[in-house]
Amino acid sequence: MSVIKLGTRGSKLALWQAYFIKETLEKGGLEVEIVIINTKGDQILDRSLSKIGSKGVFTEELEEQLRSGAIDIAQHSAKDLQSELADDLELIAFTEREKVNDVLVSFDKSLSLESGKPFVVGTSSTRRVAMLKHFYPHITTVDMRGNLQTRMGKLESGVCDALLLAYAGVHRMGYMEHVAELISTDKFTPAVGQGSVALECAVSLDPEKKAKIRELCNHPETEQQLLAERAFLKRLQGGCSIPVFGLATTVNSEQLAVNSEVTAENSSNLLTDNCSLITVTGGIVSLDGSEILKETVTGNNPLELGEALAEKILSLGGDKMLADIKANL
Ligand SMILES: NCc1[nH]cc(CCC(=O)O)c1CC(=O)O
Repeated sequence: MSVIKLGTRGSKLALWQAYFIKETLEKGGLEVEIVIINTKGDQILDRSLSKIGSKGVFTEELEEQLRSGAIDIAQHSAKDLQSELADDLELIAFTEREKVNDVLVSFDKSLSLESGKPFVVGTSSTRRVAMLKHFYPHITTVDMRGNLQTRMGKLESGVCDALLLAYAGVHRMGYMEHVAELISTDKFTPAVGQGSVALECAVSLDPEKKAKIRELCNHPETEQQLLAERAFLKRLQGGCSIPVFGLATTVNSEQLAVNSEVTAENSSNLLTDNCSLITVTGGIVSLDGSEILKETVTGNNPLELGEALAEKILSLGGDKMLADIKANL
């Protein structure tokens, strides 16, 4: 098979992910060349993503190169991917998800959101700002864009007391020693896709290449979860600048038996071929944090589940919340 050209953004986090994919593919006997592509999201650092117009700011240039054939696949943080792809593009793999939590990062390890003590958190994610306002109103936020290194630099220079970041990025970048607190997903449901790396290609890519790449990189359980979360996001038409959150987890037959005290025999009746049920929790929070809608659905068809959850949220007032948010961004 010819050399796989893997497109990636050039940030350290993106490169970490690209080398991770390269190694995975090489272990399976493929040859890989990394191609670094600059995106609008990397260039425009003085405006928040919600103002640039979030659709595809980190993906557009990569997608052009997929179409032209200059690269075979592109790697993205699944979280940064818009919920709807053009018809000529597809996602062929989702890597096994890391811990999905957000973490509080600080040089002062005694800081804690739960402590009730006020301090300043740097973040520009509308989800994180709104969730902080809702669950931790004693916290002040300052807007902070840029890659993880830039943000760590700003933290160090005292622009804020702490950062709120995805565990996955902090772990990959080796900043674990500065994690002051792991935020519970019960309160802080993560962004859709958080913690997994997605591989995108043109539909027209050589089927043999596609199949081999998928076989080596895709983690089926993560894929089912992300299909559910992304179906949810798609129905809500949320880009990454809308404070929508969603997390799917897989319940295997043993857990099901333990958790709901049904017998293994009973539970197997509920389960499908791949022996798993998916639970999706998701919702939406108003920009000022005053209102939050959160629901959970369980079932075995990821796409139906994601859509059902979205319909539930919309019918409970989410439609109005979304309209308000879009008018105010
Ligand atoms: N929004 C930027 C972004 N995109 C992916 C990650 C981290 C890795 C991941 O969640 O998979 C981050 C940083 C962060 O939110 O802290």
